[in-house]
Amino acid sequence: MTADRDLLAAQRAVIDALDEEFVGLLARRLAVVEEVIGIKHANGIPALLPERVDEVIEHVRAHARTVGAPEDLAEQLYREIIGWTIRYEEGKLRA
Ligand SMILES: C=C(O[C@@H]1C=C(C(=O)O)C=C[C@H]1O)C(=O)O
Repeated sequence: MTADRDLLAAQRAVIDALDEEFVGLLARRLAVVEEVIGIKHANGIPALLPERVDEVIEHVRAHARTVGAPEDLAEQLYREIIGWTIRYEEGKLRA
């Protein structure tokens, strides 16, 4: 039981470290989105570009297949991330 408890704590530490990487990548992604917003603002391009949304979803689904991650989970997460990003962009483009 003590060994299992130690193993559980060790695996949770791995999960925590992976989550930190994941959130760090979100921050890096958002920094790129800030650049995209600048380009859109300068050229009158709207926040929501449905064809690009489809392309991103297809790309993450294909990558999930390649690395053995659940495709549906990848799509769900990215629909959430993209939805948040579009609202964020709309707020910035309106300001
Ligand atoms: C970031 C962009 O804007 C929106 C957000 C997207 C995203 O988070 O990947 C994709 C499509 C856009 O509607 C973009 O046009 O590239």
